[in-house]
Amino acid sequence: MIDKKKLYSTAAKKETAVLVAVSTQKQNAEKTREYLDELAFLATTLGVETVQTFTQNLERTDIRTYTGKGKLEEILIYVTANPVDMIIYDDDLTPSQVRNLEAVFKDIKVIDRSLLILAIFAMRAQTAQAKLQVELAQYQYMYPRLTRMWTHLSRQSGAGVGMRGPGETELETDRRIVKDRIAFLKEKLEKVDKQSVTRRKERDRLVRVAIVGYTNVGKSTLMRNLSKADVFAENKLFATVDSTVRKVNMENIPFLLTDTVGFIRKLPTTLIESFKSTLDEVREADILMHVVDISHASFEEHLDVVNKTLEEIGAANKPSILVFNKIDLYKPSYNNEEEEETEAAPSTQDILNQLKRSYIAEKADHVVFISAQEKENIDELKRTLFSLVKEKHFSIYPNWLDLGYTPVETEE
Ligand SMILES: Nc1nc2c(ncn2[C@@H]2O[C@H](COP(=O)(O)OP(=O)(O)OP(=O)(O)O)[C@@H](O)[C@H]2O)c(=O)[nH]1
Ligand SMILES: [Mg+2]
Repeated sequence: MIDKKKLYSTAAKKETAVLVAVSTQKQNAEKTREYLDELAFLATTLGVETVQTFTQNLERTDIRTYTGKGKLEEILIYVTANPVDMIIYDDDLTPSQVRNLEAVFKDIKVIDRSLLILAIFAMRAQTAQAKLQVELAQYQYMYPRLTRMWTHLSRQSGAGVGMRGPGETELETDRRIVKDRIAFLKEKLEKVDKQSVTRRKERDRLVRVAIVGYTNVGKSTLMRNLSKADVFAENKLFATVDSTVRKVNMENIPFLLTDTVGFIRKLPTTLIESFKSTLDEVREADILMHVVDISHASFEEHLDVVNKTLEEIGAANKPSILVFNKIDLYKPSYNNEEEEETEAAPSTQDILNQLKRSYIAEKADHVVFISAQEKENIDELKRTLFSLVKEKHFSIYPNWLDLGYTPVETEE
């Protein structure tokens, strides 16, 4: 039997982890450090405490064991001497790497970034649709890696033995069960997806705005701000997994505002596939508000990751507003240290203006700096948003004022 809980319910008690990453020609040491910080944050989100990190410089990751032999020894010595529940690798492991590492680390769980993200999504999913999407993604991720699950399970005194059909090995039985489950989930999801397509169609006549961005940048906080909706926001990754839609009115023109799941680098592809219908909210939006956490050291990379993901799902090239959030925490860093000391050091405002110019030049339609939490500059954002909404709205309803709509009570 497949005991999904065994593999994924890491949230139940405080567990400890060591993190492992490799710097390569493509990924310098500084990037690796940032990725590890993010990986530790992902672990924290799941209630897992990071007790040690290991990094290694390699030309490329080792195809058998991810790190080289020496580093592997070093990790083994550490986890043998200290209480460690799991080893988390910053990149996805191949099925054979998993097999080899499990043979080395025995009872300690071997996990990779995707598995961690999948577990967080599983924990966060609220709606039936999101739950199905996550479960499907988990099984699809698991399928080629069944050896791992098998070794996990076979340690548990031969679980699954009774389930075997005549002549099947344990592995074949597991494969069959997982395959059946995938087919079942796909079918169920198709039905749910159909319902949400119908729902979306019904809403079609309103302009749709989607809030997109990297995880933890403040999308839900902004949503709450603009719509007065009670949306869950938390300083953890992937607080939002389900999309929330709210009807908002500005100057008697109603439109729909959607809060969406955050993006992250190295998002598991199985997740993108299964969240296809949730991401349809983004794909079918008329206008995007792309929120960026300007106080984050890697905000530029986050921006690129989001833009790439938008391209991947076919949602690039929509009218959009680039919203730099958390301006209250923003401390500009100076590339040139000398500059900082001279009197001519640019003011924060100068730097922001410069930033704005460069993004506008780079093809952003509109750039606004705000603090969603401190409610700074929200009016400017509202004005910018509303001008886009209005334009779109009147392209759908050229005679809006003549239609005799009774304005709905504004939430503004
Ligand atoms: N200082 C500061 N913190 C903010 C601001 N906006 C949001 N936050 C905080 O940032 C954290 C993440 O905010 P959320 O609104 O949950 O972010 P999100 O983008 O919806 O995150 P996910 O749903 O996890 O992708 C929370 O702790 C917020 O209180 C801001 O303008 N300034
Ligand atoms: Mg959120």
